[in-house]
Amino acid sequence: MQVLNEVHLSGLKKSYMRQAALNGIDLHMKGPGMIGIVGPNGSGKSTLLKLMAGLIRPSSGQVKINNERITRRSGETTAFLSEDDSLYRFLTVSKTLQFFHETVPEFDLTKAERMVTELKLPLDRKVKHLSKGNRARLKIVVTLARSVPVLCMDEPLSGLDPLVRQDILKMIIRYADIENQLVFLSTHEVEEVEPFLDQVIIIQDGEVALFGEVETLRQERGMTVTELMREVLA
Ligand SMILES: Nc1ncnc2c1ncn2[C@@H]1O[C@H](COP(=O)(O)OP(=O)(O)OP(=O)(O)O)[C@@H](O)[C@H]1O
Repeated sequence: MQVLNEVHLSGLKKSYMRQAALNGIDLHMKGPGMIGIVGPNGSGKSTLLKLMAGLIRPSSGQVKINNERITRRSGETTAFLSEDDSLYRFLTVSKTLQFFHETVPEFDLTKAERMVTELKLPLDRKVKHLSKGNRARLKIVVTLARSVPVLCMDEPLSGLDPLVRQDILKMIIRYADIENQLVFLSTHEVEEVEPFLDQVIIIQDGEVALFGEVETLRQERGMTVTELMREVLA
């Protein structure tokens, strides 16, 4: 896999109809590691992730990963985990892995099968009969099995109980290729995610209110990301 060096966002704007969702974002990010995208409801977190994954087009500006402009055909560069239920309910766990193997670029079936075995997910059970926690784990499995430089995870912890959330965070750390991949993760659970983050982007009203290395921000500002976020968004 190509080792990720940089993600460049320049003049990135996105409007839906006439409603602005992102108002011009300029960021230069270097991986590898985990970057948290946090901010209030409707601030533009999902929009930013979808733009980086090439799932939607910017109204203006651009996303470049390792100097290559991201387009809808950038499936070999980024994987996207949707907040919505993105699995086929009638497929079994095993058929789900097979389906992703056949349809998705850079899908490492051996890695996916290893994760499913270690997580004790029932191979022959249909997705619709899995518990909510196990469905969330399977979604993470099919994302983490992608050998691509950038993983974009939109609210992977949403709607899950605290024990499952902790489990999923540990899963991401354990199975993401953290030495090579850059993992973006949007969340409202800032306090829970903070210990796992290398960098953080705080978004407000479609603009970057703060971006930096978590450790540097803590040292320079003497505050946790959660406290900083409260201050920035106050
Ligand atoms: N497909 C769409 N059509 C029209 N408006 C949209 C669409 N997607 C998002 N928006 C609007 O764009 C703005 C940013 O939405 P976005 O989903 O990116 O925010 P978010 O920070 O991820 O929100 P949340 O935390 O609630 O998931 C919001 O005002 C939202 O209503």
